[in-house]
Amino acid sequence: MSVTPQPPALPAGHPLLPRPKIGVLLINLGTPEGTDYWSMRRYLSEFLSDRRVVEIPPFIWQPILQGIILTFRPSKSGHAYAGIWNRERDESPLKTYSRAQADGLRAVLSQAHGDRVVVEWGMRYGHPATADAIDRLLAQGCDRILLFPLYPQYSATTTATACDQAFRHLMRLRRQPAVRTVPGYHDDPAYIEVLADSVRQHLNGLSWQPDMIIASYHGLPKAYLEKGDPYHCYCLKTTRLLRERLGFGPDRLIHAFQSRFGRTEWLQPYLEPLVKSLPGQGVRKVAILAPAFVSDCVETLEEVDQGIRETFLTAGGSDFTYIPCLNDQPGHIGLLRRIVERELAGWL
Ligand SMILES: C=CC1=C(C)c2cc3[nH]c(cc4nc(cc5[nH]c(cc1n2)c(C)c5CCC(=O)O)C(CCC(=O)O)=C4C)c(C)c3C=C
Ligand SMILES: [Fe+2]
Ligand SMILES: [Fe+2]
Repeated sequence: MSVTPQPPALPAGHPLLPRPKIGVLLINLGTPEGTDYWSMRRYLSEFLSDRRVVEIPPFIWQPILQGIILTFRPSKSGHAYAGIWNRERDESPLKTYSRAQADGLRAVLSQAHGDRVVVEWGMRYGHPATADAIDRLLAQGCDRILLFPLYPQYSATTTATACDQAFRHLMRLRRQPAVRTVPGYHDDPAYIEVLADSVRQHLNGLSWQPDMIIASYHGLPKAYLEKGDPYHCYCLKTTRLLRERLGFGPDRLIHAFQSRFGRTEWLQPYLEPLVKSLPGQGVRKVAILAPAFVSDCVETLEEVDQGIRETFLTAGGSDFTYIPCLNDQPGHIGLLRRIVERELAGWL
C-alpha cells in the first residue's frame, strides 16, 4: 500500500501560498476620460509633462504648457475626440479596442494554458493606470509579469516610458515579481504578415484599386532621431518589409509621418502636404494605413480617416480609403499570443 506524502504543517499564522501565476500586462498610451475641457486638460497635462515625450527642461516647458498650451489645446482636442467617441460605452475608441485586445488574448491563452496565465491591460497615462493593473495581477497571484507595450516600432517616447511607469510602481513593492519586457516587433515576420493580410483583405473589398498606398506613422521631433531614437529606421523597415510581402514596387507603397505637434522640425515627409500634392502628380486614388498604431484612435480616425481624407479629396483626389488598425481582429490576437508565448519561454 502506497502512502501519499503530506506537506509539512505550516506554522500558525503563516499565509497559504497558492501556485503562482504568470501575468501579462498589455500597455497602451492612454486616452481622456471625456471630451470636456477638464478631462482633456488632465490627460494632456499628464501626457505632455512626460519628460520622455517633451524633452524641454521643465522650468521652461511647464509655464508654456500650463499657461498657454493647456488653455487652448483641450477644447480643440476635445472637439476632435467628440467626432470619434464611442457613445455606446462613453469612452474613446482606444479604450474600447485595448479592452477587446486583452479579452481576446485572455481567451486564447486560457484555452492553451488554463489559469496559469493572467492577462490585464493598462495605460501609461490616465485609466486604467499601469500601477493598478500591476496590482490586479499581483492580487491574482502572479509572481512573474511580462510587460507588453503595444508599440511595434520602439521609441523612447512610447515603449520606454511605458516600462518606466511600470518600474516606478514596482520600485515601491516589498514583494516584487520577476519582470520581463517585450521588445518592439517592427520586423517580426508574423507582424508583417498580419499587416499584409489586413491590406489585402481591405483592398479586396473595394470596387476600385488605389494608385498609391501610404503607410502613415505617428511623427517624432527630428532631434530625437539625431540623439539616437531608432523609431524612424524601424518605421522605414516595417514599410519595406510590408512592400516586399505584398509584392509592390517602391512607388506603390510609400511612408509618411503624421500628428506633428509644436513648431520644431519633425520626421519627414509630413503626411498632409504629401497627400495634397498627389492629385497634381496624377495620383487620384489613395489608401492609407497606420502601422504604428495597434488600435484605432483619434490620430487615425479623426486625423487620417476624416481630416486627411478631406484634404485629399479637396486637392482633386477621386477616391480615398482608410485601412483600419489591427484592433481586435483574430489575426492580431493570434499575433499577440505568438509574441507572448515566445517571450514567456522558460517561464511557461
Ligand atoms: C508632444 C509630442 C508627442 C510625441 C513625441 C508623440 C509620440 C507618439 N505618440 C504616439 C501615439 C499616440 N499619440 C496620441 C495622441 C497624441 N500625441 C500627442 C503628442 C505626441 N505624441 C498629443 C498631443 C496627442 C493627443 C491628441 C491631441 O491632442 O492632438 C495617440 C491617441 C490617443 C487617443 O486617445 O486616441 C496615440 C495612440 C506614438 C506611437 C508616438 C511615437 C512614436
Ligand atoms: Fe502621440
Ligand atoms: Fe532612420
